Formats: sequence, structure tokens, C-alpha cells
Amino acid sequence: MEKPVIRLVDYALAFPIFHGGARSLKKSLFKSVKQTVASRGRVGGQVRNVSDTMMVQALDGLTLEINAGEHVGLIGHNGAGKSTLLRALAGIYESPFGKLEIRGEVHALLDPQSGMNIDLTGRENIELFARMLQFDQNQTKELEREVEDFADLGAFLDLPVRLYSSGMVVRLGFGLATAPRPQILLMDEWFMAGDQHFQDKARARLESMIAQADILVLTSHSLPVLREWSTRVIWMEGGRVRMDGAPDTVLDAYEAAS
Ligand SMILES: Nc1ncnc2c1ncn2[C@@H]1O[C@H](COP(=O)(O)OP(=O)(O)OP(=O)(O)O)[C@@H](O)[C@H]1O
Repeated sequence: MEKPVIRLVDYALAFPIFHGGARSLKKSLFKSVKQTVASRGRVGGQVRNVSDTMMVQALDGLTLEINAGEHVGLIGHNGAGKSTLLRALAGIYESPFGKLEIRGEVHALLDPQSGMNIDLTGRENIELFARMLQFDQNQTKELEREVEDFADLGAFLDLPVRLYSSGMVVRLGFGLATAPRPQILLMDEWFMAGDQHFQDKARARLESMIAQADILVLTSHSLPVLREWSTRVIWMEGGRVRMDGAPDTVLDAYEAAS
């Protein structure tokens, strides 16, 4: 089997935020964003006016390669482009600018509710998820047992998800999202949500998932989390790579600059 790899060459991605019209609002927004960028120098992507359309340059000229065996942590201030990069790697966003090549099966842990139908019960959602993964009857039963035990929702497992608290949705979503065993695992920091008891259980489940993935890309604002889980850290700023290297080197520099 071919080894998985992620390759970006001069990759760029911009979001349009305003079209012509609503000029005064546009001007005041542009002014305030420009001031934020100018004064703090590191929050958010660059804001540009392209043919009367305001654009936020979320990713800009990214060139990097991630190979099998690497656990890459993404760090950076708010709006640096970490989540956008994860979403681009997950295939949620596409851009015609630059090149993005991914070899290997990808699974993204981005949103605890993704793929969930809130009108169905937790158990029905498990069955739906199993069908999506093309599980047979035995695998489906096994998944049901596993998620039931992990999510610990009691009688709520047989009630519609729309009645769940946000923490309960995270438990179910986490149980489901961590069922596949992909080669490339993309993970946003929401996985650390939940109470302490849940975090301990979640950690054990994540560890087994990560152990089987060839590549991990993880975003977090927590330096201890990144030090522990990464073999390489990429510090992003304004949609670009500011520093890329060994976790201690990059995180020490990031901390010193913060
Ligand atoms: N859907 C969108 N529409 C418009 N602009 C967006 C959208 N998503 C992100 N952006 C902008 O792109 C830039 C990068 O955002 P992104 O969410 O990738 O940053 P981040 O590093 O993940 O930030 P945080 O740490 O705050 O989650 C920001 O300036 C943000 O305002």
C-alpha cells in the first residue's frame, strides 16, 4: 500500500466577505479590520479589496509536506488560518490557487455534530453512521455497544438528539467520530471539550485512534497538548507558515513572542 502524504504547493484560499453596495458598512468594517491587523499584527487573515469584493486571505502561499509517521500540531493566534487549513485538507473548502495533494484515506474530527441527524435517537444515529461506514450487522452491533459504553447516555440514547444538552451531543458525536480508523486523521481542538471524567475516557479512545493513523494534523491553543501529541509543530500567522520544526523549538519561540 502506498504511504499516505499531504503536499501543498503555494496554496492559497480566500473568503469573499462583501460585495458592492452597503458601502458605509463595508468601509467601517474594512477600517476596523485593517486597524486590528495593523495594531495587533497577528489576528486574522489579510483583508483585501479585489474588484469591489472584500476578501479575507485565510491561507496564503502555503508550501509544505507532511509524511507518514508525522503528528503535526498547528499553533497560531485567532484567525491565523489553522481551521481553514484543516478544512481544506478535509476537502470541505476548495481553492483554484496553488496545489493540494493528499494520498491516503482521510477522516476529520472537526465538529461533534457533523453527520448527525438531531431528529433521530442516539441509537438510530449510530445505525446511520454504521451504514455510512458500510458496516455489516456484527460490526454495527459492536459499534453500538462501544458507543453506548463510551458515551454513557443512559436512557437518553433512545431519545432524539435534539433533546440532548451540548455536552451529551459531544459525547455521542465523539463516540461516533472516533469509530473509523483512517490513515490521515485531522483533528480540531473541540475534542478536549467535556468534563474531566469524559476527557479521561476520550483520551484513551483518541490514543487508540491516533496509534493507528499514519498522519495526524491537530490544531490547538494549548501548548502542553501540542507538546505531548506532536512530533512537529507548524506556527501559522496571517495564513502563512511562520515557523515549522520540532515542537519544543517552535512552541518556545511562540511562547516568547506571545
Ligand atoms: N467561512 C468564512 N467566511 C469568511 N471568512 C472566514 C471564514 N472562515 C474563516 N474566515 C477568516 O479566515 C481567517 C482564518 O480563520 P481560521 O478560522 O482558519 O483561523 P484559526 O487560526 O482557526 O482561528 P481560531 O484560533 O480563532 O479558531 C480569519 O481572518 C477568519 O476571519
